[in-house]
Amino acid sequence: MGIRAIVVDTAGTTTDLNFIQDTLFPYSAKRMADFLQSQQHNPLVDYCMGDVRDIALEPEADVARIAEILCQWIAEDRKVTPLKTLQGLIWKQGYAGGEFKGHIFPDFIEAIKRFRDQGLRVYSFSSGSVDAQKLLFGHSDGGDLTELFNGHFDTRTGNKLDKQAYSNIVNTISLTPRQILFVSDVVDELKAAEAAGMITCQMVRQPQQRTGKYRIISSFDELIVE
Ligand SMILES: CSCCC(=O)C(=O)COP(=O)(O)O
Ligand SMILES: [Mg+2]
Repeated sequence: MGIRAIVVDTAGTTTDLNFIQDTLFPYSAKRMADFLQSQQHNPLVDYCMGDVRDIALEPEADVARIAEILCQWIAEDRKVTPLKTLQGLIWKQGYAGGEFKGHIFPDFIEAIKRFRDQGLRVYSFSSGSVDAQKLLFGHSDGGDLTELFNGHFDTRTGNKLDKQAYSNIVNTISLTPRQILFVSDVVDELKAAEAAGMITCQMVRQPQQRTGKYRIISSFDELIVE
């Protein structure tokens, strides 16, 4: 049986890496300390701060120290769940205030409509939280795309470099791995997805991108699923 679902990475695949690195990450870093200070009694924020203390092995860290740790993690591009959850909450304010729109490559906007017209299911899998993904696609420069998705996966499904994350997606969407096509710009993510049995395809949007043995496309225009 052929492909029934497409799982897309976001940063570098549906979305320009520069938007993530030059707009979203700095926005969250700049507001992290004030956000934690003002929202520390919000149960979700409090829970995330507890997670940060655990991961950083700093049980006594106060709000200011936690903000410092999180900004360090942003600089290192750490894909840690509490950071990703908090970033999503901060970005929500930026989208709501019209400070930026989510960048989505036009070829993906065309393609997702085509895929859905074909009866294919489409999911995203990002290290950004599910809420952050919904914000990105919901406030995109091409309008609200959320209705076109069948679902989203984030670090709670697993680390994108681990085979288990992809096996968890397979189990969740109840297809066989060979019915699922995973598209990402990162070779090590493709390797993990392949180990779980998925069909893979690399998006190469940058000239100096590391490539592997995977089928390469430079735009979703090239991805025709029969
Ligand atoms: C969903 S927008 C924020 C993306 C993000 O936080 C990130 O770390 C990018 O990771 P990806 O797995 O989409 O490459
Ligand atoms: Mg990526």
